[in-house]
Amino acid sequence: MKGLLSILRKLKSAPDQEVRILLLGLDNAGKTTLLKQLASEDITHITPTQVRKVSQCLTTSEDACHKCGRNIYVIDSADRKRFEETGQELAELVDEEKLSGVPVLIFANKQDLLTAAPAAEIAEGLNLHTIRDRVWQIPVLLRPHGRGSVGEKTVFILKQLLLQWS
Ligand SMILES: Nc1nc2c(ncn2[C@@H]2O[C@H](COP(=O)(O)OP(=O)(O)OP(=O)(O)O)[C@@H](O)[C@H]2O)c(=O)[nH]1
Ligand SMILES: [Mg+2]
Repeated sequence: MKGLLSILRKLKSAPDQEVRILLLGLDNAGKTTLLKQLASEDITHITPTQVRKVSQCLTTSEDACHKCGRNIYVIDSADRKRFEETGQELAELVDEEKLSGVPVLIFANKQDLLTAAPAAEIAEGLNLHTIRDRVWQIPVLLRPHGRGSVGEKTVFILKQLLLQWS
């Protein structure tokens, strides 16, 4: 965790400013794996988190997650059966008053799987065109960069965060 936070701090003009990222998404989307990858932690033994639709907050303080200024919405790019469901969850999320105006980065996870849908199909499957008042972006990792390439994924996400939120 220190790795990401120190990099993000360096990227901010105010070095002491807190950087908080909220990870959201359906169960099995890959939130815990992504969180651990961002924190440069071992991802060999990951078990399901015991709360459905869990949100996980990478934060330098114990403040509530809804104060996070950056949201990453994680989706399983290969689970087409749940595109509609996850799109509905996302739509509810952006309607959430507490998250009003907070940009959402949609992270198309599991792109290493051969069955992963491309960005255009994901956008359509999730009905992203209905989100009008919010910046959203779908970063898609190039195959075969996937679960194993922790460094690549971390750098990629950092670049996306910088592009969107600098
Ligand atoms: N192929 C592949 N598998 C992944 C990737 N990211 C996560 N997984 C796998 O997907 C499964 C779910 O990952 P988790 O990180 O537990 O997902 P989660 O969103 O935290 O799930 P819950 O805790 O149940 O909400 C695990 O078996 C991971 O190993 C990825 O990029 N590629
Ligand atoms: Mg989890």
